[in-house]
Amino acid sequence: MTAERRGGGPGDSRGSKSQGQKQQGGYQRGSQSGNHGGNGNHGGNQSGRQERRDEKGHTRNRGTSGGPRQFSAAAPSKRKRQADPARLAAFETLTAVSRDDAYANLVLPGRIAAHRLDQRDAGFATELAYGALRGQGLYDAVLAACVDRPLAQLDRPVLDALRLGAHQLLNMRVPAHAALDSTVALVRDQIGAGPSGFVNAVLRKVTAKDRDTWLDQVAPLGPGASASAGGSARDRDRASGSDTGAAPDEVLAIRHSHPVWIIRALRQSLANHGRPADRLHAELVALLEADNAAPVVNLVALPGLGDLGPVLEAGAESGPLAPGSALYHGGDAGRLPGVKEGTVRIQDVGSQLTAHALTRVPLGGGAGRDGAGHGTEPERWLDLCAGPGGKAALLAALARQRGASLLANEPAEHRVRLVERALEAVPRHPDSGDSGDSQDNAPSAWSVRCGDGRELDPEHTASFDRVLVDAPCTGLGALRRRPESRWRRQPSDLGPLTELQRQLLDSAVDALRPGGVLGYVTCSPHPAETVFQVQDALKRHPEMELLDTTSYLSEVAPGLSEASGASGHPGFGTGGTTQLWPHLHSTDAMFMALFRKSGIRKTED
Ligand SMILES: C[S@@+](CC[C@H](N)C(=O)[O-])C[C@H]1O[C@@H](n2cnc3c(N)ncnc32)[C@H](O)[C@@H]1O
Repeated sequence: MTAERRGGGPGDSRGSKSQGQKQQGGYQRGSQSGNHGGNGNHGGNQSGRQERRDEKGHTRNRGTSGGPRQFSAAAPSKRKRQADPARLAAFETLTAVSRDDAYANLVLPGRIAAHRLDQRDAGFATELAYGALRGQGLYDAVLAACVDRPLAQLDRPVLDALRLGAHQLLNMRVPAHAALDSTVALVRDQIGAGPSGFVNAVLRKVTAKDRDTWLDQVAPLGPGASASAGGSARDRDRASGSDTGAAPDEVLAIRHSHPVWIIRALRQSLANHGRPADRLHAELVALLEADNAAPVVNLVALPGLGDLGPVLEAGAESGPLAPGSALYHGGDAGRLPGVKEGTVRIQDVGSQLTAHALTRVPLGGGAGRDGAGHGTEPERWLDLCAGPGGKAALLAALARQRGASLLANEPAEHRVRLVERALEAVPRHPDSGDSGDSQDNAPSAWSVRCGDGRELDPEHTASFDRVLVDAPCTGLGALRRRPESRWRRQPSDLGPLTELQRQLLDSAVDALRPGGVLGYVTCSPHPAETVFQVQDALKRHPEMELLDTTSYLSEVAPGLSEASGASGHPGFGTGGTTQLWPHLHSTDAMFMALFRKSGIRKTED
């Protein structure tokens, strides 16, 4: 499991996106599909037959006509003893996260494979593991009300199992008896009989109240909010909040299972991007809810190499935002045509758009360029922070089509290997187009460098036409797909990360030719990593001009403006930068700023 552990350090803020997007379930509350009650495959019986136990705890087949068992009818010692495989896969994922500091999106696929889960069970295990991790803030508050000692004093596997149980009981369409019986069986099987009795007692207390009643107990809204809104707890919640003074951030933090500091950062970012005060809270709640929902799998066909036709035939639908993209709701996207070959890739649409936008901006005049930015030699592109290679693969395919070359740089060796694997699908020789002419003299479409982006080689100075800085960041824009990351990230991470971002930006500016274009991207909307970073970069580099990023992204994705209108705020950028949002665009909260370098040399300090 070592390879699945997180590497630590600021560079590993995001990791692989693909695995986290793979399994989609329909098991969340309100969902219309999926039914993992205790008497189906998740009743501890892989054949799907229903089962019950006699007074000695032995299983007897009772055929298909038996009604649902009630958990209250049997003592724990008389219920099933084996963990069902889907719940076991989810439990093993949670214990790897809590015990080994692992990434859920890297662990879970291995557990799904090890337990040979079919597509349906894999979807169930994914929703269970990811949902329990995302919802930890709320579930811990509820569990704390049911346990007579601090949760920190519980054995970690017991707490993991309680969280799995709480998620099933409070947020999934699993019947209470099935959630309780199966979780207790899991604990008995994996931890022991004593803890199973404890888990049984605690989860019974959880079942005594429904979700809304628990919310009102552990995170009550102020009387003003209740009186003003009425309706469901969610309606009242939307109408409450710091705008009215009714719900402090601590209450939102429990209700929406986000740390308080992240809630504050997200609110500040929305405000910085021009959200009017009277809509700010409602939009913040919509964003927090989007962070807690399972994302749809986003796919991209590498330009000139991938074919979305068979993917669409296999059930995907055309992506509304990005060219050559698709959305897939059907489970394991790894089995779709082209995905194994790497010509169709699983990639968030926000990431796709940033790569496209960078390549659309006209270059300015400068060395090797005429006044209109037309080159006399092939363009050179640099992806300064390339691992694991998602954007590099798309950029390399675009470079190949345009006779350009891409250098993909990454300092972490294991991530360099991921970059190389991502680039394998892109032939190194440039696209010969319709002419079929040999391109033997043309540069290789891509190459890879393993090294620190702050320490580029002297020959790289002022040598690139386009540089992407997809910077290491807190990843607060990808909370949907990195379910444990919100609990791991700390405000203290910001200092080292913003310093690294600053240095990488400086290095990128040095690497740019006069007239060259820089794309600064983060998968975080945190102001310190985004707009403040841009403002500081402009002060340090008078030779850099901030472009209208929104207009270039709109060129690539005309649907963005319409989607942004839902916020009641025209556009989706501020002061030349662009911020995408999960609740508006169904993308990660990607930030992008595009700059062009003038011919003026940077003044030395
Ligand atoms: C946000 S990820 C990049 C994601 C990538 N562009 C993609 O689309 O797959 C940031 C990357 O920056 C790398 N990194 C960390 N420190 C770096 C440094 N000093 N120089 C260059 N890259 C660095 C990390 O290892 C990580 O792979």
